[in-house]
Amino acid sequence: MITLTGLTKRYGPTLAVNNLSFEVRPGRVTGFLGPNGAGKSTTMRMVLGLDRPSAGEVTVHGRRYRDLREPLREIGALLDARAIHPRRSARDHLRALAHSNGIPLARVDDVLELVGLAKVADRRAGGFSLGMGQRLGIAGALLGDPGIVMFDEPVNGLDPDGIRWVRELMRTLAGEGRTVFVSSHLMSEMEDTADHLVVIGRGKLVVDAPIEEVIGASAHTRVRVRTPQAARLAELLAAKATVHRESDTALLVAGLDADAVGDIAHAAGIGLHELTLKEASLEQAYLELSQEHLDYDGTQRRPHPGLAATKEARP
Ligand SMILES: Nc1ncnc2c1ncn2[C@@H]1O[C@H](COP(=O)(O)OP(=O)(O)OP(=O)(O)O)[C@@H](O)[C@H]1O
Repeated sequence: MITLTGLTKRYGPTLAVNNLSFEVRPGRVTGFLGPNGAGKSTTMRMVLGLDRPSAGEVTVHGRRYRDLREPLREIGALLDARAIHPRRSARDHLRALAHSNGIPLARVDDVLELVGLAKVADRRAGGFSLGMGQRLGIAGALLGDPGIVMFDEPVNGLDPDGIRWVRELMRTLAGEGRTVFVSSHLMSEMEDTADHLVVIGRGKLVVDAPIEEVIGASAHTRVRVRTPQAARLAELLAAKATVHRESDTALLVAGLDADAVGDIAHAAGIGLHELTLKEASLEQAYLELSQEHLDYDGTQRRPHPGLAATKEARP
Protein backbone atom coordinates (compact mmCIF):
# COMPACT_ATOMS: atom_id res chain seq x y z
CA MET A 1 0.00 0.00 0.00
CA ILE A 2 1.12 3.53 -0.80
CA THR A 3 -0.39 6.26 1.36
CA LEU A 4 -0.30 9.97 0.51
CA THR A 5 -1.33 12.46 3.15
CA GLY A 6 -1.60 16.13 2.23
CA LEU A 7 1.30 15.63 -0.17
CA THR A 8 2.42 18.95 -1.62
CA LYS A 9 5.33 20.05 -3.81
CA ARG A 10 6.24 23.58 -4.80
CA TYR A 11 8.85 24.51 -7.36
CA GLY A 12 9.24 28.25 -6.80
CA PRO A 13 5.89 29.74 -7.80
CA THR A 14 4.64 26.45 -9.33
CA LEU A 15 2.43 24.29 -7.12
CA ALA A 16 3.19 20.99 -8.89
CA VAL A 17 1.40 18.79 -6.32
CA ASN A 18 -1.34 20.32 -4.20
CA ASN A 19 -2.42 18.62 -0.97
CA LEU A 20 -2.91 15.12 -2.39
CA SER A 21 -4.36 12.46 -0.09
CA PHE A 22 -5.21 8.97 -1.31
CA GLU A 23 -4.26 5.32 -0.90
CA VAL A 24 -3.02 2.92 -3.55
CA ARG A 25 -4.19 -0.53 -2.52
CA PRO A 26 -3.01 -4.06 -3.25
CA GLY A 27 -4.63 -6.56 -5.60
CA ARG A 28 -5.69 -4.05 -8.22
CA VAL A 29 -4.30 -1.81 -10.91
CA THR A 30 -4.66 1.84 -9.96
CA GLY A 31 -4.43 4.18 -12.95
CA PHE A 32 -2.96 7.58 -12.15
CA LEU A 33 -4.30 10.00 -14.71
CA GLY A 34 -4.01 13.64 -15.55
CA PRO A 35 -3.02 15.84 -18.46
CA ASN A 36 0.62 16.66 -19.18
CA GLY A 37 2.06 18.70 -16.35
CA ALA A 38 -0.64 17.62 -13.86
CA GLY A 39 1.97 16.48 -11.33
CA LYS A 40 2.04 12.69 -11.82
CA SER A 41 5.79 12.30 -12.20
CA THR A 42 6.48 14.68 -9.32
CA THR A 43 4.15 12.62 -7.11
CA MET A 44 5.89 9.39 -8.13
CA ARG A 45 9.32 10.87 -7.49
CA MET A 46 8.21 11.79 -3.97
CA VAL A 47 7.00 8.22 -3.38
CA LEU A 48 10.58 7.11 -4.11
CA GLY A 49 12.18 9.82 -2.00
CA LEU A 50 13.74 11.41 -5.11
CA ASP A 51 11.98 14.70 -4.36
CA ARG A 52 11.28 16.06 -0.92
CA PRO A 53 7.68 17.13 -0.23
CA SER A 54 7.11 20.81 0.60
CA ALA A 55 4.35 19.60 2.95
CA GLY A 56 2.59 16.37 3.84
CA GLU A 57 4.06 12.91 3.42
CA VAL A 58 3.95 9.69 1.48
CA THR A 59 4.61 6.24 2.90
CA VAL A 60 5.25 2.80 1.43
CA HIS A 61 3.89 0.04 3.66
CA GLY A 62 3.64 2.66 6.39
CA ARG A 63 7.25 3.84 6.15
CA ARG A 64 8.96 6.63 4.28
CA TYR A 65 11.00 5.36 1.34
CA ARG A 66 14.29 6.39 2.91
CA ASP A 67 13.46 4.31 6.00
CA LEU A 68 12.98 1.10 3.99
CA ARG A 69 15.85 -1.30 4.62
CA GLU A 70 15.76 -3.06 1.26
CA PRO A 71 13.64 -0.75 -0.90
CA LEU A 72 13.78 -2.80 -4.13
CA ARG A 73 12.19 -5.71 -2.29
CA GLU A 74 9.27 -3.52 -1.25
CA ILE A 75 8.66 -1.25 -4.23
CA GLY A 76 9.92 -1.49 -7.80
CA ALA A 77 9.56 1.47 -10.12
CA LEU A 78 10.00 2.46 -13.72
CA LEU A 79 10.21 6.23 -13.83
CA ASP A 80 12.54 7.04 -16.68
CA ALA A 81 13.52 4.16 -18.95
CA ARG A 82 16.45 6.19 -20.30
CA ALA A 83 18.11 6.34 -16.88
CA ILE A 84 20.40 3.44 -17.75
CA HIS A 85 24.14 3.50 -18.42
CA PRO A 86 24.30 3.23 -22.25
CA ARG A 87 27.53 1.23 -22.35
CA ARG A 88 26.42 -1.35 -19.82
CA SER A 89 24.77 -4.54 -21.00
CA ALA A 90 21.24 -5.27 -19.80
CA ARG A 91 22.60 -8.11 -17.68
CA ASP A 92 25.33 -5.97 -16.08
CA HIS A 93 22.85 -3.18 -15.37
CA LEU A 94 20.57 -5.61 -13.53
CA ARG A 95 23.49 -7.29 -11.75
CA ALA A 96 24.67 -3.96 -10.39
CA LEU A 97 21.15 -3.21 -9.15
CA ALA A 98 20.84 -6.67 -7.59
CA HIS A 99 24.23 -6.37 -5.92
CA SER A 100 23.47 -3.00 -4.33
CA ASN A 101 20.17 -4.30 -2.96
CA GLY A 102 21.31 -7.66 -1.63
CA ILE A 103 19.30 -9.57 -4.25
CA PRO A 104 20.68 -12.97 -5.41
CA LEU A 105 22.26 -12.69 -8.89
CA ALA A 106 20.22 -15.67 -10.11
CA ARG A 107 17.19 -13.41 -10.04
CA VAL A 108 18.73 -11.37 -12.91
CA ASP A 109 18.23 -14.23 -15.37
CA ASP A 110 14.67 -14.76 -14.12
CA VAL A 111 13.62 -11.18 -14.80
CA LEU A 112 15.45 -11.05 -18.16
CA GLU A 113 13.41 -14.09 -19.16
CA LEU A 114 10.22 -12.58 -17.76
CA VAL A 115 10.50 -9.37 -19.81
CA GLY A 116 11.68 -11.16 -22.97
CA LEU A 117 15.24 -9.77 -23.03
CA ALA A 118 17.15 -13.02 -22.34
CA LYS A 119 18.49 -13.23 -25.90
CA VAL A 120 19.86 -9.67 -25.94
CA ALA A 121 21.00 -9.60 -22.31
CA ASP A 122 24.66 -9.10 -23.22
CA ARG A 123 24.10 -6.26 -25.67
CA ARG A 124 24.77 -2.67 -24.63
CA ALA A 125 21.63 -0.97 -23.36
CA GLY A 126 22.61 2.16 -25.32
CA GLY A 127 21.70 0.37 -28.56
CA PHE A 128 18.29 -0.72 -27.32
CA SER A 129 15.06 0.42 -28.96
CA LEU A 130 12.60 2.39 -26.87
CA GLY A 131 10.54 -0.77 -26.28
CA MET A 132 13.58 -2.79 -25.19
CA GLY A 133 14.57 0.04 -22.86
CA GLN A 134 11.09 0.00 -21.30
CA ARG A 135 11.36 -3.76 -20.84
CA LEU A 136 14.75 -3.37 -19.17
CA GLY A 137 13.33 -0.68 -16.87
CA ILE A 138 10.48 -3.02 -15.95
CA ALA A 139 12.97 -5.85 -15.34
CA GLY A 140 14.74 -3.56 -12.86
CA ALA A 141 11.43 -2.79 -11.15
CA LEU A 142 10.65 -6.50 -10.75
CA LEU A 143 14.14 -7.53 -9.64
CA GLY A 144 13.42 -7.52 -5.91
CA ASP A 145 10.07 -9.35 -6.39
CA PRO A 146 8.39 -6.36 -4.70
CA GLY A 147 4.83 -6.22 -3.39
CA ILE A 148 4.39 -2.80 -4.98
CA VAL A 149 5.20 -1.73 -8.53
CA MET A 150 4.96 1.79 -9.88
CA PHE A 151 5.26 2.60 -13.58
CA ASP A 152 5.35 6.13 -15.02
CA GLU A 153 3.85 6.09 -18.53
CA PRO A 154 5.12 2.56 -19.23
CA VAL A 155 3.58 2.22 -22.69
CA ASN A 156 4.92 5.51 -24.04
CA GLY A 157 6.41 4.84 -27.44
CA LEU A 158 5.66 1.11 -27.45
CA ASP A 159 4.24 -0.75 -30.44
CA PRO A 160 0.88 -2.58 -30.08
CA ASP A 161 2.57 -5.85 -29.05
CA GLY A 162 4.58 -4.03 -26.39
CA ILE A 163 1.47 -2.24 -25.13
CA ARG A 164 -0.42 -5.53 -24.84
CA TRP A 165 2.50 -7.10 -23.04
CA VAL A 166 2.71 -4.30 -20.45
CA ARG A 167 -1.06 -4.44 -19.87
CA GLU A 168 -1.03 -8.19 -19.36
CA LEU A 169 1.94 -7.90 -17.03
CA MET A 170 0.16 -5.30 -14.88
CA ARG A 171 -3.00 -7.43 -14.70
CA THR A 172 -0.91 -10.46 -13.73
CA LEU A 173 0.95 -8.54 -11.03
CA ALA A 174 -2.31 -7.24 -9.55
CA GLY A 175 -3.79 -10.75 -9.78
CA GLU A 176 -0.89 -11.96 -7.64
CA GLY A 177 -2.05 -9.52 -4.96
CA ARG A 178 0.54 -6.81 -5.64
CA THR A 179 -0.10 -3.09 -5.58
CA VAL A 180 0.16 -1.74 -9.13
CA PHE A 181 0.29 2.05 -9.60
CA VAL A 182 0.60 3.23 -13.20
CA SER A 183 0.45 6.70 -14.68
CA SER A 184 -0.80 7.83 -18.06
CA HIS A 185 -2.04 11.00 -19.68
CA LEU A 186 -4.33 8.92 -21.93
CA MET A 187 -7.55 7.55 -20.52
CA SER A 188 -7.89 5.07 -23.38
CA GLU A 189 -4.77 3.28 -22.14
CA MET A 190 -6.47 2.57 -18.83
CA GLU A 191 -9.77 1.26 -20.12
CA ASP A 192 -8.80 -2.41 -20.23
CA THR A 193 -6.14 -2.26 -17.55
CA ALA A 194 -7.12 -0.31 -14.45
CA ASP A 195 -9.61 -1.33 -11.76
CA HIS A 196 -9.39 1.97 -9.95
CA LEU A 197 -8.62 5.50 -11.05
CA VAL A 198 -6.97 8.44 -9.39
CA VAL A 199 -7.31 11.53 -11.58
CA ILE A 200 -5.42 14.74 -10.85
CA GLY A 201 -5.44 18.12 -12.54
CA ARG A 202 -2.94 20.89 -11.82
CA GLY A 203 -1.65 18.91 -8.84
CA LYS A 204 -5.08 18.51 -7.21
CA LEU A 205 -7.16 15.40 -6.69
CA VAL A 206 -10.14 15.27 -9.05
CA VAL A 207 -11.36 11.69 -8.62
CA ASP A 208 -10.40 8.64 -6.58
CA ALA A 209 -12.92 5.95 -7.54
CA PRO A 210 -13.43 2.53 -9.11
CA ILE A 211 -13.45 2.66 -12.90
CA GLU A 212 -17.11 1.51 -13.15
CA GLU A 213 -18.12 4.41 -10.92
CA VAL A 214 -16.34 6.90 -13.16
CA ILE A 215 -18.07 5.48 -16.24
CA GLY A 216 -21.43 5.16 -14.47
CA ALA A 217 -21.35 8.82 -13.40
CA SER A 218 -20.85 10.02 -16.96
CA ALA A 219 -23.75 11.81 -18.62
CA HIS A 220 -22.91 9.68 -21.65
CA THR A 221 -23.93 6.55 -19.75
CA ARG A 222 -27.62 6.03 -20.50
CA VAL A 223 -30.35 3.48 -20.14
CA ARG A 224 -32.34 2.61 -23.25
CA VAL A 225 -35.86 1.51 -22.49
CA ARG A 226 -38.62 0.38 -24.87
CA THR A 227 -42.25 0.20 -23.85
CA PRO A 228 -45.65 0.74 -25.49
CA GLN A 229 -46.30 3.23 -22.64
CA ALA A 230 -43.26 5.41 -23.34
CA ALA A 231 -45.05 8.73 -22.81
CA ARG A 232 -46.29 7.72 -19.35
CA LEU A 233 -42.93 6.30 -18.30
CA ALA A 234 -41.16 9.44 -19.55
CA GLU A 235 -43.39 11.54 -17.29
CA LEU A 236 -42.59 9.37 -14.28
CA LEU A 237 -38.85 9.39 -14.94
CA ALA A 238 -38.60 13.11 -15.69
CA ALA A 239 -38.64 14.01 -12.00
CA LYS A 240 -35.40 12.07 -11.38
CA ALA A 241 -33.56 11.91 -14.69
CA THR A 242 -32.99 13.47 -18.08
CA VAL A 243 -35.22 11.70 -20.56
CA HIS A 244 -34.85 11.80 -24.32
CA ARG A 245 -37.68 10.46 -26.51
CA GLU A 246 -35.94 8.34 -29.12
CA SER A 247 -39.21 7.27 -30.77
CA ASP A 248 -42.85 6.67 -29.82
CA THR A 249 -41.85 3.57 -27.94
CA ALA A 250 -38.22 4.18 -26.91
CA LEU A 251 -36.55 6.45 -24.33
CA LEU A 252 -32.92 7.25 -23.48
CA VAL A 253 -32.51 7.98 -19.79
CA ALA A 254 -29.49 9.71 -18.23
CA GLY A 255 -29.00 10.03 -14.48
CA LEU A 256 -30.59 6.74 -13.34
CA ASP A 257 -29.24 3.22 -13.58
CA ALA A 258 -31.09 0.37 -15.29
CA ASP A 259 -32.29 -1.12 -11.96
CA ALA A 260 -33.93 2.16 -10.96
CA VAL A 261 -35.63 2.60 -14.34
CA GLY A 262 -36.91 -0.99 -14.18
CA ASP A 263 -38.20 -0.51 -10.61
CA ILE A 264 -40.05 2.70 -11.47
CA ALA A 265 -41.68 1.03 -14.48
CA HIS A 266 -42.62 -2.02 -12.44
CA ALA A 267 -44.13 0.05 -9.61
CA ALA A 268 -46.36 1.81 -12.16
CA GLY A 269 -47.36 -1.47 -13.83
CA ILE A 270 -45.64 -0.53 -17.09
CA GLY A 271 -44.41 -3.49 -19.13
CA LEU A 272 -40.94 -3.19 -20.67
CA HIS A 273 -39.78 -4.65 -23.97
CA GLU A 274 -36.15 -3.58 -23.55
CA LEU A 275 -33.92 -2.28 -20.76
CA THR A 276 -30.31 -1.79 -21.86
CA LEU A 277 -27.36 0.02 -20.33
CA LYS A 278 -25.33 2.00 -22.87
CA GLU A 279 -22.05 2.79 -21.16
CA ALA A 280 -19.94 5.83 -21.89
CA SER A 281 -16.38 5.18 -22.93
CA LEU A 282 -13.77 6.00 -20.35
CA GLU A 283 -12.48 8.66 -22.73
CA GLN A 284 -15.89 10.40 -22.71
CA ALA A 285 -16.11 10.18 -18.92
CA TYR A 286 -12.62 11.62 -18.58
CA LEU A 287 -13.28 14.51 -20.95
CA GLU A 288 -16.39 15.38 -18.97
CA LEU A 289 -14.46 15.25 -15.73
CA SER A 290 -11.74 17.47 -17.10
CA GLN A 291 -14.30 20.00 -18.31
CA GLU A 292 -16.35 19.92 -15.15
CA HIS A 293 -13.54 20.07 -12.66
CA LEU A 294 -10.93 22.22 -14.20
CA ASP A 295 -11.13 25.69 -15.55
CA TYR A 296 -8.44 26.47 -18.05
CA ASP A 297 -6.44 27.87 -15.14
CA GLY A 298 -6.87 24.61 -13.24
CA THR A 299 -9.04 25.82 -10.38
CA GLN A 300 -11.54 23.28 -9.14
CA ARG A 301 -15.14 24.26 -9.73
CA ARG A 302 -17.47 21.62 -8.38
CA PRO A 303 -17.48 17.91 -7.68
CA HIS A 304 -18.60 15.50 -10.36
CA PRO A 305 -22.27 14.56 -9.90
CA GLY A 306 -22.52 11.05 -8.59
CA LEU A 307 -18.85 10.78 -7.71
CA ALA A 308 -18.49 11.20 -3.99
CA ALA A 309 -14.86 10.26 -4.17
CA THR A 310 -13.43 13.73 -4.59
CA LYS A 311 -12.03 14.51 -1.19
CA GLU A 312 -13.60 17.98 -1.04
CA ALA A 313 -16.98 16.43 -1.83
CA ARG A 314 -16.89 14.04 1.09
CA PRO A 315 -19.14 14.94 4.00
N1 LIG B 1 12.37 20.01 -11.23
C1 LIG B 1 11.38 20.87 -11.52
N2 LIG B 1 11.57 22.20 -11.41
C2 LIG B 1 10.58 23.09 -11.66
N3 LIG B 1 9.35 22.73 -12.05
C3 LIG B 1 9.08 21.42 -12.19
C4 LIG B 1 10.08 20.43 -11.93
N4 LIG B 1 9.52 19.21 -12.14
C5 LIG B 1 8.24 19.42 -12.52
N5 LIG B 1 7.97 20.74 -12.55
C6 LIG B 1 6.67 21.38 -12.88
O1 LIG B 1 5.69 20.76 -12.06
C7 LIG B 1 4.50 20.54 -12.80
C8 LIG B 1 4.13 19.05 -12.76
O2 LIG B 1 5.05 18.33 -13.58
P1 LIG B 1 5.06 16.74 -13.69
O3 LIG B 1 6.20 16.37 -14.57
O4 LIG B 1 5.02 16.15 -12.35
O5 LIG B 1 3.68 16.46 -14.42
P2 LIG B 1 3.17 15.14 -15.13
O6 LIG B 1 1.74 15.00 -14.75
O7 LIG B 1 4.07 14.00 -14.82
O8 LIG B 1 3.24 15.50 -16.65
P3 LIG B 1 3.75 14.63 -17.91
O9 LIG B 1 2.62 13.75 -18.28
O10 LIG B 1 4.02 15.71 -18.91
O11 LIG B 1 4.98 13.91 -17.47
C9 LIG B 1 4.74 21.10 -14.19
O12 LIG B 1 4.25 22.43 -14.20
C10 LIG B 1 6.24 21.08 -14.31
O13 LIG B 1 6.68 22.09 -15.19
